[in-house]
Amino acid sequence: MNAAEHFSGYGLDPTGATLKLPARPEPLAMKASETALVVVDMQNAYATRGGYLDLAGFDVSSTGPVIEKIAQALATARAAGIQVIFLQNGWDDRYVEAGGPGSPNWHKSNALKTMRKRPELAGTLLAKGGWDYQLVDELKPHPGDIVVPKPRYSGFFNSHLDSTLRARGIRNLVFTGIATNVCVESTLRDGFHLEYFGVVLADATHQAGPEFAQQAALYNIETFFGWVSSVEDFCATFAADEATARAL
Ligand SMILES: NC(=O)N/C=C\C(=O)O
Repeated sequence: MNAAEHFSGYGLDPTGATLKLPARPEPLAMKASETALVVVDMQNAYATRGGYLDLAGFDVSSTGPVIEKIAQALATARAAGIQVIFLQNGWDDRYVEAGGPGSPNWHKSNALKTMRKRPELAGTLLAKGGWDYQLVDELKPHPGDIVVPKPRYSGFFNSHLDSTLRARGIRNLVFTGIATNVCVESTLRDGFHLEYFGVVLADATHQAGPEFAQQAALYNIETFFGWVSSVEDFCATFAADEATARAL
């Protein structure tokens, strides 16, 4: 059995057709009704100058094209009836959800470390209600989109993501967002272990760190955990489905 032969879904589907998304290492079969477009952490923290990653010393100067690519994928997904999911990373404004010194997150989170190093930033990074936590202005959710808050890198950890997807018969996760090598890869990996088919639209993602981190994440995904495609191929595949639906 190949990836073309997996389960039928329960939701609305423009044509009900099984489509083949061009991808590496091979095309991936999917139906719109069984697919979600997942936009990972497109918050000021990760995509905007003056946000957490920038303040922590990561280069965010080339996130603009990624925002544009995600907007293109979103337009196609919404027109094709694909469920859109926004993940939003962060914690309550008192950082209880971030964990204290007993949590590895307290030690590894560069947001928490940056605030400890620069006390004038305390309470500003990734705190619910603040600018840093907000989704970027260009990518606001539409009615029908679902926003899933998450307190750790993986969107499946301590969130309602899995039940939200399972309740809708979703089997395929198309990933966009920042950072490829942290929250995108963590969520795709956990999805793999939960039997979701994960595909990354590489040009709609950006790494935290040097370019080799992007390439390593894509290599890992393509080789071990899922598939790698592009916004152009995603849009061509599902726009064709939507055009067929309109003609029916
Ligand atoms: N959204 C992410 O990939 N986040 C990466 C690092 C962090 O949140 O500290």
